[in-house]
Amino acid sequence: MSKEDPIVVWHESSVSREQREKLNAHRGCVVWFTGLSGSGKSTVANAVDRLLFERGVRTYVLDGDNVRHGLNATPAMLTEQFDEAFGQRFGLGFGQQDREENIRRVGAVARLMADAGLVTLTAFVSPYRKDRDSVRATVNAATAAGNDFVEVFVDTPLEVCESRDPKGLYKKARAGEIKNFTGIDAPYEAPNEAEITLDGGTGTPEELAKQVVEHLVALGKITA
Ligand SMILES: Nc1ncnc2c1ncn2[C@@H]1O[C@H](COP(=O)(O)OS(=O)(=O)O)[C@@H](OP(=O)(O)O)[C@H]1O
Ligand SMILES: Nc1ncnc2c1ncn2[C@@H]1O[C@H](COP(=O)(O)OP(=O)(O)O)[C@@H](O)[C@H]1O
Repeated sequence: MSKEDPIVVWHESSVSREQREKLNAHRGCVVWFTGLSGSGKSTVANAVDRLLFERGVRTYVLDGDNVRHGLNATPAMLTEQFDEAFGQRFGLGFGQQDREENIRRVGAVARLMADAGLVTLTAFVSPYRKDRDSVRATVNAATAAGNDFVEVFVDTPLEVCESRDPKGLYKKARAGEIKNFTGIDAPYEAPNEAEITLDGGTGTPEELAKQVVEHLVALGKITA
């Protein structure tokens, strides 16, 4: 939670979260996928999105690659539209501080989307435990229930991710062409107490997505 600033005062909305949730007939929450690049976060999150959509649940996927095309664009992307200094100042790369800011911003957006009553699915590497825990605290602080953050660890061995390598990034990282690549020369801190852990190296994306939906029902986030 950020500190108070006397010149910026919170404005209550005229429609409450409870009213929106009643209209939707389900709660809003944040389902946070974390795992190595290539672990299957986007694929499984999108498969969950489809399953929930078919059940009439209001959902949206915030995907790392997509968010880094806009809100959290990389410096190189921003310099196409703005001058280089602008890109360097506002773009987010893959150093620890930039990843922290990436996750902080996405956490804030996900919290707003949960407040709007959506089951918000996010797919970010989010390699640092403290950054994920910080989002957990922010999201959970929004309601009295305090349990709207569901962490999903897509636990796929590095060798499997590297063999998939759909964007050829592991190859480039091994060749030293990309620095700070998670799992190669930057850390990935696995969750200690994720609500859901998926064995991403076995099972089809559809099977894994079904497991997530079953867990969400068991956790009371959606009805059976
Ligand atoms: N250095 C480095 N490390 C990890 N990943 C990298 C890196 N450089 C580029 N990419 C590509 O960017 C995607 C990860 O972006 P995220 O916003 O999810 O990363 S983070 O949460 O800020 O760590 C990631 O996408 P996914 O493969 O979908 O995870 C990669 O395609
Ligand atoms: N459970 C799975 N089994 C086999 N292949 C998978 C599985 N999940 C994802 N894939 C494939 O692995 C690659 C990386 O998946 P992706 O969802 O983009 O991972 P991430 O978002 O974690 O980087 C894609 O080519 C995808 O089709």
